[in-house]
Amino acid sequence: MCSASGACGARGSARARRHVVRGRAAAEERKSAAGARGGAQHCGERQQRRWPTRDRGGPGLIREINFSVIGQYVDYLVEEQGVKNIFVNGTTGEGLSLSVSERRQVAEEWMTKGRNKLDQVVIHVGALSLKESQELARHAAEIGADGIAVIAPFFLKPWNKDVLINFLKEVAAAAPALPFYYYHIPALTGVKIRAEELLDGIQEKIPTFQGLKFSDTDLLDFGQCVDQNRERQFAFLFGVDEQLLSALVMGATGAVGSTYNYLGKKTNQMLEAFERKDFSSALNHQFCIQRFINFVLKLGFGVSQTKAIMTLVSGIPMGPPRPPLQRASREFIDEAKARLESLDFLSSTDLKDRNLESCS
Ligand SMILES: CC(=O)N[C@@H]([C@@H](O)[C@H](O)[C@H](O)CO)[C@@H](O)CC(=O)C(=O)O
Repeated sequence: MCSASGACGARGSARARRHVVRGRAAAEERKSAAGARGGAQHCGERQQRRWPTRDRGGPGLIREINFSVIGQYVDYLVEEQGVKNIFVNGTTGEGLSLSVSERRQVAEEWMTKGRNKLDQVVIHVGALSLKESQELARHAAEIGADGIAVIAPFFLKPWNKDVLINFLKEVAAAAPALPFYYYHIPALTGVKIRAEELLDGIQEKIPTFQGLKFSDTDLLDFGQCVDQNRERQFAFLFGVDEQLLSALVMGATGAVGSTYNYLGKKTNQMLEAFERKDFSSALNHQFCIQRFINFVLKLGFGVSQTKAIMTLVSGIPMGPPRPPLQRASREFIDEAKARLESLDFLSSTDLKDRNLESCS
């Protein structure tokens, strides 16, 4: 994730210094089985809010992408959260739950709506099928993306580093002018090849290799990635939001994460404090963010819950996730809302006066 200014980079080249902040790829709307065809319908948790709907036909469980909110969301991220770099079609954006055609459309919409507003748009093009991944990589180049990222294929898995690199190399070659990022997220892919091992000699195999999006809690692996590549101008984008400060100390050059969609401003404050070496203030910001994440993790926190919180904080209807995920429960939303208010992450004048835990 990235601060708007790009001033929060700790090291590396100008390119590496730019922080990529993730934004959700697209909000989806639910095509409700009960919804009136062609008519307006409420399909969100908050009935008082008007949700944009569109009747596209098809079975009741299919949730179609609501492209119409992407432009609004770009403005929200830039103006309200100070987030100007976007990671499209990743985990939070449910990229792997979308068809290739949908992924192309989502990427195009972010590129179009982000023009002259966003600094960088990196598109995740990982897929189980190498051909699909290459198609998405070529498409990303055609539409002028700033980079592509790829996860390890996770069904028929690469069993060692060389096999994984060969796969990544084929995808990267389909977009030879685009910076390439490896998206390391072993808990979800099940591919446990250490990032440190993967990075060893990677530029000889993938000349466009630009950096690593590291979504894992193994700070030994992360630290060694940085330490062993000090001479290279790689970007090290950290993806565990609750541990970002530790990763900054180790040399992270940026961050990509789900919470930056609604805590981007707060995180930028932490990055700025870190940059000016005000470590006590940076730690306070990190602890504050941790209080919220720790709370929601205990309730059960994932992509569905992230979407509900994004809706709550931004006021922009993100809709429910696509099956097999299910919408966040009413109880979760109520508890998360109360916690956001108590931490002053969500303004509520009623609560502010008696707020003992405020992080502001
Ligand atoms: C597994 C997962 O979803 N991890 C998130 C984190 O931001 C995570 O939600 C956060 O650290 C809370 O644990 C990101 O790494 C995912 C991400 O960047 C993406 O949406 O591509």
